[in-house]
Amino acid sequence: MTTVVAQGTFDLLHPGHVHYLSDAAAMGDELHVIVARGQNVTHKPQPILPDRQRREMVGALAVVDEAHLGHPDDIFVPIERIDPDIIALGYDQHHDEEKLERALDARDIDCEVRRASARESEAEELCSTGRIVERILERRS
Ligand SMILES: Cc1cc2nc3c(=O)[nH]c(=O)nc-3n(C[C@H](O)[C@H](O)[C@H](O)COP(=O)(O)O)c2cc1C
Ligand SMILES: Nc1ncnc2c1ncn2[C@@H]1O[C@H](COP(=O)(O)OP(=O)(O)OP(=O)(O)O)[C@@H](O)[C@H]1O
Repeated sequence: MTTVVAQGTFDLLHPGHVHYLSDAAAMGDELHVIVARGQNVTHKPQPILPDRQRREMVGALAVVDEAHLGHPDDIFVPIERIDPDIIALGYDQHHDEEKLERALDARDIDCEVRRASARESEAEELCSTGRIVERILERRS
């Protein structure tokens, strides 16, 4: 039984999210997803949708076994509880794989870190929450 963890903001779901989570699910037998708390999303604009709504939508996807709302202060608390074999990072996520592996080692968490692949989008697709928001602002302003 191989348990995989994926994580992200997942604001305004799009096919890029489905691709990431399907890729992560294919790495093992059970996929758990940690949905970042809005207060911890500091590297880009705050999510539009509330924490619980994002968690509920991710949890409704067929490839996801369980969606968890992230811990407010310590990202390793949910990891220790889920005890995954693999953490699947998104293809463009800013996390440093080696730094994350060292932090896992320091906490005695035996877990491999992998990268999911990118989805090849068709020309008219909007596979980015930021681009969806920009399109809404263009069209509705
Ligand atoms: C292994 C791991 C565990 C995480 N756990 C949490 C968590 O418990 N709580 C949280 O708010 N964010 C958590 N995050 C998310 C990050 O804090 C960050 O907000 C997230 O990378 C945003 O993702 P995005 O830019 O892909 O949307 C975790 C990230 C990683 C890599
Ligand atoms: N087109 C895509 N192909 C593969 N993975 C994707 C794609 N778009 C998003 N993801 C992955 O989904 C995860 C969560 O994405 P996130 O919530 O950051 O959305 P986003 O649409 O990339 O946001 P933004 O455009 O605002 O940066 C990330 O790990 C990201 O790598």
